[in-house]
Amino acid sequence: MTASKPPILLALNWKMNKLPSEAGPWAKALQEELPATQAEVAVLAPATHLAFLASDLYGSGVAFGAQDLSAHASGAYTGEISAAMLSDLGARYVITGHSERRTMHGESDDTVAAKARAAQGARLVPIVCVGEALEIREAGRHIDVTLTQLRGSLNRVDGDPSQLVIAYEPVWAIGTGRTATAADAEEMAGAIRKTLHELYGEAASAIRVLYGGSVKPDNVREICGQPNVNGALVGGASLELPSVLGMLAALG
Ligand SMILES: O=C(CO)COP(=O)(O)O
Repeated sequence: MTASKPPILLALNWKMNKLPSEAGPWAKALQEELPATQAEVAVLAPATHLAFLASDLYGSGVAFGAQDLSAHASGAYTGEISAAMLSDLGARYVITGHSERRTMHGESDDTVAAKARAAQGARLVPIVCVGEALEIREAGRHIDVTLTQLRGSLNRVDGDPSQLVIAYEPVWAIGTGRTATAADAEEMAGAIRKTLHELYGEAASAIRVLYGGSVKPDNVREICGQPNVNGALVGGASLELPSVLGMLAALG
């Protein structure tokens, strides 16, 4: 279905790990050891780390971004960080609707869509996360439920489709060591792609669909080699440089 496959994106979601002072040295070491790769690399760090990444990744070709943002543009929203603030730092990506935010912070599809719109409005690329819980998969409803979540999370997200990334992260595969098979990932990525074509027409071919959930050096190539999978959103294996380098070497 994809006319020309967009380049693979290896998106590293550090979650709430590392200290700000560790981010710069990590970024420098990554650049020193970065193998020749076709893949685009993006580090998605806590907000406190981003200024360090902005300075230490400058000009490197490695992108960086945030793990969440406010749906609001500015004003009396104590503790929030706006899309414009992230964009001003040089961030390129921002995750919206990670399952950890949906479950622990009660984020709805509407909230996720509002955040994705805010991101696109400030020229950030939202990485919109969707994915089913274990009981939904066991009931055989994973495709229906994930596509409903996808449509809700893209409500009025009307910016340039090439500036949009979707991440399919089955909740049961996150941090559990239990990876979806490449066939599972492709089944859902294909269903997501079909829905994206319904929503965005031909331009949907440019939207990258990532898989996330226990991705590591020994499975990244097979998963990212699936026709409708355009990269990975990686948690645990993104924290140690050797496993990041291992994933990049595997991707080639
Ligand atoms: O949630 C994830 C990335 O956003 C996946 O985490 P793990 O790679 O640790 O399973």
